[in-house]
Amino acid sequence: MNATTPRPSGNEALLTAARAVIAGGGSSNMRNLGIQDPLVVDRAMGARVWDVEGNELIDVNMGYGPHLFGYADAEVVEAVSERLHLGAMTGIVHRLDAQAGELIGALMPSMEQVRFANSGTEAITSAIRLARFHTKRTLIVTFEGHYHGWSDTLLRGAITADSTGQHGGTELHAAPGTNPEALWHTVQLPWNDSDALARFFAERGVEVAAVICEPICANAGVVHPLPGYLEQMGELAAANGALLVFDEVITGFRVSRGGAQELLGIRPDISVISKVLGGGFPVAAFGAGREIMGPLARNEAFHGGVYSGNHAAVQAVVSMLGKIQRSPSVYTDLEESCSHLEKKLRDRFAEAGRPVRIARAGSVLSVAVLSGPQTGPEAYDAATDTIDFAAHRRLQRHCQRGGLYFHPNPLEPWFLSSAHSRADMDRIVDVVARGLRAG
Ligand SMILES: CC1=C(O)/C(=C\N=C2/C=C(C(=O)O)C[C@@H](O)[C@@H]2O)C(COP(=O)(O)O)=CN1
Ligand SMILES: Cc1ncc(COP(=O)(O)O)c(C=O)c1O
Repeated sequence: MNATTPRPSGNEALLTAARAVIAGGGSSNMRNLGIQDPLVVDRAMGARVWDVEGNELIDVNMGYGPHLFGYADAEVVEAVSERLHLGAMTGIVHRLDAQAGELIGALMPSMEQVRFANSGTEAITSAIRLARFHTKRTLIVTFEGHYHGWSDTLLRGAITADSTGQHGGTELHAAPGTNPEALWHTVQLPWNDSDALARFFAERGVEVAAVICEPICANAGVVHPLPGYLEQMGELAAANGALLVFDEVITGFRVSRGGAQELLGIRPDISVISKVLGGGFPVAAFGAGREIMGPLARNEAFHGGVYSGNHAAVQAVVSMLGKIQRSPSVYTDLEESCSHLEKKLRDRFAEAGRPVRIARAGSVLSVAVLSGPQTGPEAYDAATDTIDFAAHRRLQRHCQRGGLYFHPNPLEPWFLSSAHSRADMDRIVDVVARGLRAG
């Protein structure tokens, strides 16, 4: 294709053109699932995306979670646009940096000091390295169903819905190409299993550098920690000289102003934040108390990144967190609108006689069509064992054609925003109900 070749136009043609030059079409495997109905976005605003054929869809995937106030929030966009005009990348400390760090510390007091990064994976990898530096140990405890990015350090196997929608992907011990030795230093425990956690720490606790989790698991559908579980995790970590790391890439500033650590009242040793932090601009951060961060301050431990903490990203942080500070009701409003949505969805599935797993943490909602009633305790494996991936994909396809977009993988949660009106919530329910009737 050259400059004179007529450009393709429709979803199908543009996706084909993208796939010709971008491996898989999109620059993330999670985006390249075999989605039966191609969707190529032209623009997004508020709670909506428009595809290249002019179709308008209410979006509840919302870019996987950064847009607490909806797409293209005017305040954030204007501030970052102005920063770009003022010079967004000097590699020199900027006057905004202190303001951004102070805002993070005000909302998440456990993060007395931070370092910015460009992605959650970068920040997680650096946080794990810092924990290993602090403890002089290497073993990392992770949990089934939790996702901490794609680095060799922590990319665990995943059970994925393959392109036919079948829950058939093998449990990969590690992604192909990962250095298998990297995983010798990680162990994966079942989530919400207090006995397994206690047994592991009794046997190998003194080897553990850090135990890392999503405090509210959101990458396997929403799976809350059972009462007392995180407290037990923190106590076992402390008793064994290990660090507790909360991966709040999703939950940070999402499930409450101070994230899951505020909502659950548990103070981790190290926290990682991203998504809402930047409101759609690529930025992440990891942080802890001054003692743990000290080796970075003294250049004894290493963390870098040409674009880490660039001025445009830090402006996005200052604008987003400033808006959050000025919008205390955003979380109570979202709780009210999303509990309304959850109830209506449960009613429609019940009326249709279709088993479903719906779980929610504030404005993060997971909906998974089941093949039968869910068995077992509130745990990741209990949830996935009964998910009907093919039926879920049929529902997703019908809804996408009906003007509602959610991810075809039922393990990916829905993210609502303050831009989703009550009318949008009712429309979401109507489209889902029609999809259920279609079978
Ligand atoms: C809890 C959590 C995450 O959810 C997370 C990234 N999440 C996602 C990544 C996606 C992608 O790579 O396309 C899309 C979703 O599967 C997921 O929300 C990451 C990695 O962040 P990043 O993708 O910015 O490197 C760390 N911790
Ligand atoms: C040659 C080279 N490769 C890789 C990197 C790392 O890039 P980043 O800092 O964006 O992670 C750098 C950064 O200076 C570099 O100069």
